[in-house]
Amino acid sequence: MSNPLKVVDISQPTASISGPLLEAARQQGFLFVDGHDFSQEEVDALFALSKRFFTETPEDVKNQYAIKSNNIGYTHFTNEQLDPRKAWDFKEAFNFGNINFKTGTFNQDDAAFNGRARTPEDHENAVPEMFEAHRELISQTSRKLHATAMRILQVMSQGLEVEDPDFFTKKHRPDQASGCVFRMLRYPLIRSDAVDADSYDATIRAGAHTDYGSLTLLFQREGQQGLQLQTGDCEKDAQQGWTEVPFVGSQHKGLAPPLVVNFGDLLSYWTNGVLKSTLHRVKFSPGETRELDRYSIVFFVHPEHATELVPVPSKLVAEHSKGKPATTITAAEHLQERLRATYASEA
Ligand SMILES: O=C(O)CCC(=O)C(=O)O
Ligand SMILES: [Fe+2]
Repeated sequence: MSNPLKVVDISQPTASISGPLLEAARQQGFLFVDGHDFSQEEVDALFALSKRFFTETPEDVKNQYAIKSNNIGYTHFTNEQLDPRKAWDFKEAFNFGNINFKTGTFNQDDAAFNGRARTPEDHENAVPEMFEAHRELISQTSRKLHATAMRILQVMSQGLEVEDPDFFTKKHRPDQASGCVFRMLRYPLIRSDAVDADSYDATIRAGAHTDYGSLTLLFQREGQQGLQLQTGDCEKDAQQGWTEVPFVGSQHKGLAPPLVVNFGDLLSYWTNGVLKSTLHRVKFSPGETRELDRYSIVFFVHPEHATELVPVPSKLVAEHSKGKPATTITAAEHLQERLRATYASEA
């Protein structure tokens, strides 16, 4: 399959990649990022852990860690509905959150993470045994993903000619409370009979949605494609409106495949729409080119909770903003609004 997305190698000098990165972010809102520092071995270990957790943990044990209003924990097959007009998504996931990217501590107690006194609404955010045994791998991966995201944001600042090149990274400090989530996902190939077969399109694994945060970094595996981004008019042509994200390998020997990177609502909002938050979904059908469950490993990047979403100080953004009203919500308010619409019920 040919690749419709740009590949940007972040190990190259910033000046040579800021243009292509900005162009991808404005036009498609999606790109591949190569030249990260994840080895194939490391990413294989993560996928192996994810597979073991999802396939070897009994359902009742998984449900002891059911996702909470803070977006941390296990989501079972019918708990999440990314496209509210469509059926429930057919997938399962585990979200790690409340992460300090300086120390690598994750799933911190809500009160501790936010540096305040405990309230009855706070959660302890326990970690399942299988993940407890691999704390170091999860910590290390989260920290590296955060650092990679910061590199991308720095290149993006340069592309946007933001007056302060550290504008974005200053609002994503590694040890400050934010909505960043590290997520393991599994989309099984065969649908469960427990779901009413007439009420959904059986090939849609995650309904069409945009991501909420600043940007999203994703690892996928060869032969398990299915992610699609909207590139055309789906109202006119439901099939042709979608473009597949193919599997591509790294140009660097021994490195994991490029990360699929997309920009979220928050960065789009922050730049008054200069950067695109593109609608995407997961769709695959048995018997096509894919014969396997899809596993993905995703990192959702969010700015610090208190960040006010006022337009980024860039000439490009200012030109784009003319006549548009200024907005004053914070990153935390924006996130809460989106989470409320996504989950069926709070655990
Ligand atoms: O697993 C994938 O490929 C997509 C995941 C995704 O879009 C999401 O969880 O927001
Ligand atoms: Fe997404």
